[in-house]
Amino acid sequence: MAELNSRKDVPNDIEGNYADSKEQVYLEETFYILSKKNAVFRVRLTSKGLSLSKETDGNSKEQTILLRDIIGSKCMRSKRRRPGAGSCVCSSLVSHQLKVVDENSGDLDENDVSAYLYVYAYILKQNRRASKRERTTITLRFRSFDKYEDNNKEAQKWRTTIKCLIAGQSVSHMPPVAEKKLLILLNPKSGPGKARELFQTKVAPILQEAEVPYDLHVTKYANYAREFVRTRNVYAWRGIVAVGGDGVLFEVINGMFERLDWQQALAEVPLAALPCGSGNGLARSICHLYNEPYIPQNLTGMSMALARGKAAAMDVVRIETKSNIMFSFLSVGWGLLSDIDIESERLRAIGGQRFTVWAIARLLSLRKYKGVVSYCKIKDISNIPKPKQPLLLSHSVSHDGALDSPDAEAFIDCDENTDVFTTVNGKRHQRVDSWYSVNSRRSAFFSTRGSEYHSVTSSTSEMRSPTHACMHGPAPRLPALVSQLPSHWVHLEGEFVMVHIAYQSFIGEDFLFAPRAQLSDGIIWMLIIKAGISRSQLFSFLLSITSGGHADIETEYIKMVPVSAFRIVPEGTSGTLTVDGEQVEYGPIQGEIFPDIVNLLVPDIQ
Ligand SMILES: Nc1ncnc2c1ncn2[C@@H]1O[C@H](COP(=O)(O)OP(=O)(O)OP(=O)(O)O)[C@@H](O)[C@H]1O
Repeated sequence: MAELNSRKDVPNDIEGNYADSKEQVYLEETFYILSKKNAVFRVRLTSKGLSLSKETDGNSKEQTILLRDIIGSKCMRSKRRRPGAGSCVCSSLVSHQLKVVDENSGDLDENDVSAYLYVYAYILKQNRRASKRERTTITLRFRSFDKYEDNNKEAQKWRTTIKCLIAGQSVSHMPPVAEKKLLILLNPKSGPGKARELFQTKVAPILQEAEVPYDLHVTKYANYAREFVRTRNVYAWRGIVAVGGDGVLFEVINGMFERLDWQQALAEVPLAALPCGSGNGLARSICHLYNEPYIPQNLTGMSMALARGKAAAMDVVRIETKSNIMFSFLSVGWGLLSDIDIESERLRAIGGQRFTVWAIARLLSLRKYKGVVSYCKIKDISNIPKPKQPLLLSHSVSHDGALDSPDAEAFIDCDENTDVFTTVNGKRHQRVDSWYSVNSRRSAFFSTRGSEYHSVTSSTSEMRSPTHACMHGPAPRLPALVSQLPSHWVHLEGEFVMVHIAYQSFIGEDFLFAPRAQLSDGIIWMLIIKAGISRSQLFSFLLSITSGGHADIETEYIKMVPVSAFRIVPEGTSGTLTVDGEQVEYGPIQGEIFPDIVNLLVPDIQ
């Protein structure tokens, strides 16, 4: 990180100038670094981001931190030094340590009238093999005026403009109006049971930097999240975030459909998934579609999506079984994959690996299921985009559990570091008191100001007396489960190894099931594998699901069909049927897709 000192020799312009036809310049100022007298740094805040241009002896080098990678900024003041510390010239030369505190802290250094603006960004670093996000802090030191108040006014102007740009609002001298909080529903039992810890260490700090307040509720039992969204005033929140696996999001979505005002609630309150479970198909699919690196247990990209608040529509499938109606966002399974999903529950402690281990076991003792599979085929899918290659996994070097704190960061002179403006990451620093408001710093959950953590014992009596749950949602167009299907439907009768149906590209972290699937395209992808397939053919087919290579395979036994509705009528009473990875009653099941029903918080690719 470099500290850039302001020099007031170019005009600021809050209304915005045009640097070129595409880029609007909102603020511009020249800074310098104490140790580098012959270099100036022209810093511009534009519609594209923060442009930092270093000019030395007629040469200039420019770097732009894209707006979509910036999540927030904060104004700080210099921290009072301990008596004796740093008071002699040598010590200040030896250590270029910046100590800053909140402006309302009692620990201010009255001798330094500078205002410091910290800009927080998570920059996408891409190379040929992988991509990852690295945390970067840019410090701008405003010290043109001899009073702190005036310098702070300048810094605040930049902060307000950054806030407006992030929020996608027109730039003004006023910060965007106070946002509602996010509602976080966290399943402590999801996956290997690390959701709480992951939220504290990976998500809360990003929400803190982005100044996004939240209410955190830890689920106490299965269906807690469902009852919660059904019975509460969901309009009080700016979005509802399911922290866990696909199961907890399934609860949230179905809780929304159990509301009489389901249509308004789903239109006005976007939902989000933070992947901490063992099945994180939707979060994986979102990252795939938005070119966001998906790194298990690194929640940076999806946390940024929460902070930025951009929403996109998603289809849902209305599922009917003999005694239930539910809304599904991911998949329906019958046979092999569902067996693996459910039976591998006993290996929950090993996380996502449980699927691979159990798949091998189940392939050795292959089962067959008898029944009738019917579908309504979509004839023309030529207008959907070509499939994308999944980004390779990578490991982020930064943000690995503890954030760099301003107090702990040292300046890096431009001579010593080619990436002159960025913080050197990979070092773990302890959080410091000054980073948090007095109220929140003792919280184990790093709540932002105004955020609340609700323990599992709170308000459970309210939850235990739910009103009668009744599924609403769009009216079905399919005939009842026992009635005859339209004549143009295709029917397959016989023995099957599996039928797996999905509407998202990934059905698990490593299963690129439907490479062409979009969040909102009105298409259900139906994979049918008939009995008779050899073990080796099946094995290589399942292996190819990891890369999506299976999707174009069509043989006597394997078929992948785009459909708008389906029905499965299994024979007999024993077998596994799953909806979004959760087991449902065994028997006839049918589903039809309803486009654009749910709004989801997704990465911002503006
Ligand atoms: N506090 C809780 N105690 C027990 N079960 C819970 C609790 N909260 C939620 N559940 C249930 O746990 C199930 C699995 O949750 P979730 O999807 O979050 O984790 P997961 O391990 O990834 O599961 P899956 O692999 O099935 O997606 C859900 O069906 C949900 O109803």
